[in-house]
Amino acid sequence: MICVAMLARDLIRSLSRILLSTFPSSPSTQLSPPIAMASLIRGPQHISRSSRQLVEAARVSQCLARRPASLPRPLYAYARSRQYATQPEQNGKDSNKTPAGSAKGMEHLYSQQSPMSGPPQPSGKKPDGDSTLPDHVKLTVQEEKQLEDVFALVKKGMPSSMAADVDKGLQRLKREGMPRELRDTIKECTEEGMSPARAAKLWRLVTQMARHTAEATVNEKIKETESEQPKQQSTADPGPGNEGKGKDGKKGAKKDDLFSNVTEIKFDLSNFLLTAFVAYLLYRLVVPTENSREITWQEFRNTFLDKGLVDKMVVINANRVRVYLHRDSVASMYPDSPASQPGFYYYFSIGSVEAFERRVEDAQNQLAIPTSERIPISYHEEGSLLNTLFVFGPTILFIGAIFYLSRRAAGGAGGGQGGIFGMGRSRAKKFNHETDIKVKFADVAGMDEAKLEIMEFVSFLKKPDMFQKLGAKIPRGAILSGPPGTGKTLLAKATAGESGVPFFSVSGSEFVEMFVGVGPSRVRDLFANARKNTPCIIFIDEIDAIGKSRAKQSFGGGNDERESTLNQILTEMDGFNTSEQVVVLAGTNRADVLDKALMRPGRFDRHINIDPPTMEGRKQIFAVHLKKIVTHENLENLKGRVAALTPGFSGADIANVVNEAALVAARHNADSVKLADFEKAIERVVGGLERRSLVLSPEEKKTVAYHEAGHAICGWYFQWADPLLKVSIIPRASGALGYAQYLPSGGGDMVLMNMRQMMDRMAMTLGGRVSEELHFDTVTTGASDDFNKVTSMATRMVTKWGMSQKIGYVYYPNSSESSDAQFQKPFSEQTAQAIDAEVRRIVDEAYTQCKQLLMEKKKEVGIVAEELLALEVLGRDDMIRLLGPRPFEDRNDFTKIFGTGQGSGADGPMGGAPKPTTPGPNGPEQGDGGAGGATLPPGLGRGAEEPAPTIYKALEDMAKEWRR
Ligand SMILES: Nc1ncnc2c1ncn2[C@@H]1O[C@H](COP(=O)(O)OP(=O)(O)OP(=O)(O)O)[C@@H](O)[C@H]1O
Repeated sequence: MICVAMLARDLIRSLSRILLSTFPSSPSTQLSPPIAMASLIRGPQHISRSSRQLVEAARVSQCLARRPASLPRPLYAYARSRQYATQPEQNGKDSNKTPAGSAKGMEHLYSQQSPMSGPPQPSGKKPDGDSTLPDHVKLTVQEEKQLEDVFALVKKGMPSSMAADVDKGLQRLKREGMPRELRDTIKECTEEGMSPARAAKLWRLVTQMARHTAEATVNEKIKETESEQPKQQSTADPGPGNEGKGKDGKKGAKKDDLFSNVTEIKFDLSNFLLTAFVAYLLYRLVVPTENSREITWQEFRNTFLDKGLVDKMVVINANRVRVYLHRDSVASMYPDSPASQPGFYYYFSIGSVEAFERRVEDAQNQLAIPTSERIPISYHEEGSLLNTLFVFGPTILFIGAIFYLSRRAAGGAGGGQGGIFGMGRSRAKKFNHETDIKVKFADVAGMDEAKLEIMEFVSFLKKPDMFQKLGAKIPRGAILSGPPGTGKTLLAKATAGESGVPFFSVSGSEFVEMFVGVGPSRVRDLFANARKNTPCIIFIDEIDAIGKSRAKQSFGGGNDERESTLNQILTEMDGFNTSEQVVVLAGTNRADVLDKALMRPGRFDRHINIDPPTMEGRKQIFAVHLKKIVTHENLENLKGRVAALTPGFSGADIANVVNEAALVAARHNADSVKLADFEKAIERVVGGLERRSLVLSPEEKKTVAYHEAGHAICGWYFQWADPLLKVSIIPRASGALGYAQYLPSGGGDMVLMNMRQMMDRMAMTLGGRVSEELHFDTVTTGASDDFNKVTSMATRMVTKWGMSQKIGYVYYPNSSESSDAQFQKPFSEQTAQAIDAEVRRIVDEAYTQCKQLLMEKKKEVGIVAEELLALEVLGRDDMIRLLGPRPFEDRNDFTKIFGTGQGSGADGPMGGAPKPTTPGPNGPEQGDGGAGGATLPPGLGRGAEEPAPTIYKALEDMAKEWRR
């Protein structure tokens, strides 16, 4: 840390020195270095003024440009002059006095080639016609040629004005030559390669050269203008600081004009300083060496020691000696030597410290230096800055990290709820009703009762007095429960949107962390925030993540953290006073597992159940989402059809279908979304993507076709079964090799089913396998899912719905319904056997019923199967064409939506396959009605198992085996 501070101080000094060297002759800028720099950095007007001064100052003191840039002062150096007998006379002020020459025998050290010499001074005499500047060398022909090539390349693509400037620059370079030092450095770089030190030097020299050129240009222009107005400028003094101050105020103003007419030099000093500072820092980081030169012991002795120029010596790392000289003395004795520059030093290597000490001792004895004035020698262990950084870097980082984290922790603690590192802060997102929440009740369709319930919360937040004046306590919160995607979050948002209050949304799982105590702390923080923002709504989604019944949790070890989070919620909800307008809404898919304490009045006192939408609800939801897409269909008709085709779909499913339909239409580059696109989208959502890449063998295809035809015929001829809408043998990504779709009676909203409907549905489900038995000499594995469904239905008939006289009117919960049933069957062994027998009997009855029908309709099965093989998909109208109208009357709304199949046009959007190939018994002309479509069989009322297509999954495995 100290090193860094010293380095910074060192840099500031160096930069200040550069600044001072820039403004030496202007009295107004003769500030002490830190003040000069600080004042420059502070005000932009200073900077611009300084830029002007910079140019003017340079004008009057050209010599400055020749001054080598100051070298940064080393970290340690402070030269204290010690005079010796051999020291030359001090003549700092007398610049006319000739500097002392080099020591006898040491002249070679100060020759042009010597490392101790600065650049040779120009003789001042130039051959006639030579316009080369002093200290500059003329370019060789070869160099000129190379430069021309480079400039030609640079000019390509440049605007012509810039190219002209570049040409001018080149001409000037040719005329005036380039600084000798620059050329030497370029030569060094070419011969010895580029190093950071050389790059820095190059940069300095080039900048210097650019500055000189700019100054020269300004001078030329000024001279030109002055020569045009010789009278006015005869007494002009172009020195900086004099402008506007002369006796004749107008003169200064004139000069200003003149100056602004000439050239505007944009020199951003603050940027320049900043860049220089950063570049210097980087440079020092990368190249931790100092500005130094190596000499031999003999050179040291003859040139410095014998002349009494040595101030002190520092032995570094026991192998090298750094020599500190009396700079003033060196400057007067060897004015050209770089050793007179601050920051520069010589060094020489030593074999051993003892030998070195002996040598110095001998030398000083020979020079008869008194003991009291002997040259001090110190010893120093030194690593490079980079090494130091490597050594201390990790420690500094570690300390920094601790500091940062403790600051954060302190910040959190300041908030009261922070806990360590802000862990305990609530992660709830706060939505602003004005900007973020745009949802209104109008956007939530198809849950009128739920909306009504929750409206009360809105009126509480809007007009609390209305309730309070009657002494009514306002409900504290409501739990919105229902299957996923039914719009619970949407409803909560709409409540916030309608009431126009802030809305804090958080998920239950966000309270749970691996750290103990974080959950309750977050709950506290959330409620504290809410209290600060009253009136407001807190919405905790998936509250079952923390609100599970504690009795259930404790089983198997429990979860203390979760429990204490729940306790904290209970406490916080109790903690509101009745006038605090904070409403807590919570969403869950599993209201049944929630802790009873949560549900008691005073906490979540309302329980709002949101079911999957009914047919009417689906229509309304479609209406909401259809607004967002472009369709030219008759909306009323479209809504009715798609709503009928999507029984059991949640609001989220519907939103997805509408979006899918738009995507399907976009794929065809259509300009509006059509009914057919919706059908495809529904099919895709239900059955998954078509898997046309799965090529079935002809036998497999035939089996699938007869299997599906069996289902289709049952659906067509059983009175209480669901009327068929579509049958397909195109494999699906879900694994189904084919499927039949039915329009569920009651449009999917049916809540009750009678025995007849149950039996017909079971028989229809077995239709696939029975058809295989009747048409092939062996059966396949493809019907296992059908059996699963049939068995499940039959079991429920026996154990839950009292549809078996033998078992009677009892209800046996299964293991998912009761934890007791997980370990112990709720019936005796005898009853179990009786249940098995009854289930078997019912399934057998369904089988017999199915077989009877399919034997009767064997020919029809064949017709449908062959047509299916040809077309792959058959719609309702195809069935009517092949089999004639269904012998039973369809429900009214069904007919309304899907037509009677009589003459409504084969091209209708819900029409099945476009071109029949196999004429049915009724001939191709008959029944080309515009009906068809797709939906799945319904569940058995609400909460019953999801209806599923006839999954033919197992067939796939079999097909694979065949292929092998
Ligand atoms: N009744 C509805 N009206 C309009 N859109 C709805 C409706 N229900 C659901 N949606 C659509 O479904 C999306 C998802 O709904 P939401 O997030 O509210 O479901 P959720 O019941 O909270 O689901 P989860 O239980 O999985 O959290 C909504 O953004 C909206 O587009």
